[in-house]
Amino acid sequence: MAGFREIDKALFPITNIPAVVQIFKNQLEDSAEPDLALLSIIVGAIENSLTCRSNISFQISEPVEATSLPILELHVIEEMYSKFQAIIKGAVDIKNYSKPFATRELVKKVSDVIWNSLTRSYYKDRAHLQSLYSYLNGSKLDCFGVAFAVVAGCQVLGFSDVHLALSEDHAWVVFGECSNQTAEVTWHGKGNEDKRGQEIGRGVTARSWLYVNNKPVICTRHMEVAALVSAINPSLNATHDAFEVGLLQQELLWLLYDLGHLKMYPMALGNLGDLEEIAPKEGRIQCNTLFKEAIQSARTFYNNQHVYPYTYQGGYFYRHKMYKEAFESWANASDVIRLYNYSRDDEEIYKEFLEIANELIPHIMKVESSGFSANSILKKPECFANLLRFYDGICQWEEGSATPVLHIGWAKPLVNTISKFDSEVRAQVNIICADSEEEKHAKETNGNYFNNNNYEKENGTSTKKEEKEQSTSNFHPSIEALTAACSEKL
Ligand SMILES: FC(F)(F)Cc1cc2c(N3CCN(c4nnc(C(F)(F)F)s4)CC3)ncnc2s1
Repeated sequence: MAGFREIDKALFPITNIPAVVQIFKNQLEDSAEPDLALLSIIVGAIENSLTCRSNISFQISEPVEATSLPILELHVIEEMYSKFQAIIKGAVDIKNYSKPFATRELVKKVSDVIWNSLTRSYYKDRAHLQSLYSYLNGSKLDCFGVAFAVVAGCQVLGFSDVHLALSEDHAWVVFGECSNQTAEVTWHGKGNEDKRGQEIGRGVTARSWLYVNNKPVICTRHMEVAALVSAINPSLNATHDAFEVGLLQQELLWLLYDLGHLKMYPMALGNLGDLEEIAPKEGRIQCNTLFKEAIQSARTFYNNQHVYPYTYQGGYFYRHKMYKEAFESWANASDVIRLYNYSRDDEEIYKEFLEIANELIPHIMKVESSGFSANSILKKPECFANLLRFYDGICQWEEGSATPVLHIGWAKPLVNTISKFDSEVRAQVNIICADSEEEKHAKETNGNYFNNNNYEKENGTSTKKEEKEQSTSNFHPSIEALTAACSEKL
């Protein structure tokens, strides 16, 4: 069983970051399960006291050293911890539910207890609504927070088979003797009827990015701790972070990294990479290594069906003006999304690709076409090839989807970008049609590669494409038309 043990209580009152790290270390290394409610309450209390406006004067008037925190008294934490236990145990009579494994009814009941105790209406996307501190002190939780609270509630009731399942923009639970049962426990997005209690659809929604083609991160208890740490939000306001909260999150993520609990969690590795880019820690691996590890994790454990590892890495390259590398990361992100059908639940990733295509790439073009360096990406065929691959993936994403992706707003920046490359550069990109000799060779070498500036790609057919006869070339017709138009101008 989990629990708030004497060795943890002995660390109170908590006044600094090392004491919090020690409690997490005790909980994570102990043979019993780490106590999700306890750890969420502790970091939630720290985050709220350092980021919520109520005591803004505190931040300004008393400059604190790096690792000092507002004093956390034991009785405050104990009261919240007992309150959560009382709410859950008071509302769920487990005599009605056979053990040792949870049932759909039990999971739905715990979800209802959380759901019905939330404030009637509040701004769901606000920051700092992810922890049990927020639930117990403000009766407010965001979409992730509800799912996390349900898993923490099931832990209180002794159901160690109920675990958090995470996609890149949604959360649900798995449970049962073989952990193969799934259930919605929270809402998603705006204005969508919640599907709480239902199993995760195998139908058309299963092809949407939201459910990552049924390759979600299935958490262990330790990975659920990584999720609550990843969900720590250091933002004070739109422009500033409370740096002690960011420091605490970074320390806790390194602890989880060293214990091996981030190996199968690409987004947590990406979060740590972002924090390391801002404030690199002595003797730790570089942030771009973390972004690579996140990509490797997604390729190894999730059949390369996750987009964010590539956009974490692309964002890093972009901020460091490594534009050629950024194009490759974004093209790789596009190779992931092309296999999905775009659905109305996929707004978050749509916005991600829209920003890359219509803000970041045009900015790069502007900067690059002002200078005349021989080293300009406008002279590099592989940059042109990766841009085509990026746009082509988005076109293919749209193909076969009920909802359109592209609109005229996409076309102008797209044409503007492509026309920035001189014709002799474009001519060096050799688009190889499907089923050609080279294509078979590319298949044998099993991967994408640039071969003396040839752009060869596996025609990665997927379920989405099977029903369509193989097109003459690998590119979406509109990209093919565009490149044909360009080459006519030769
Ligand atoms: F549970 C939900 F519904 F909230 C889905 C999850 C989101 C998420 C996350 N995120 C979301 C992606 N995210 C990104 N930040 N930058 C990103 C990139 F665009 F640069 F890639 S992606 C911040 C952290 N980080 C750890 N775990 C999770 S589980």
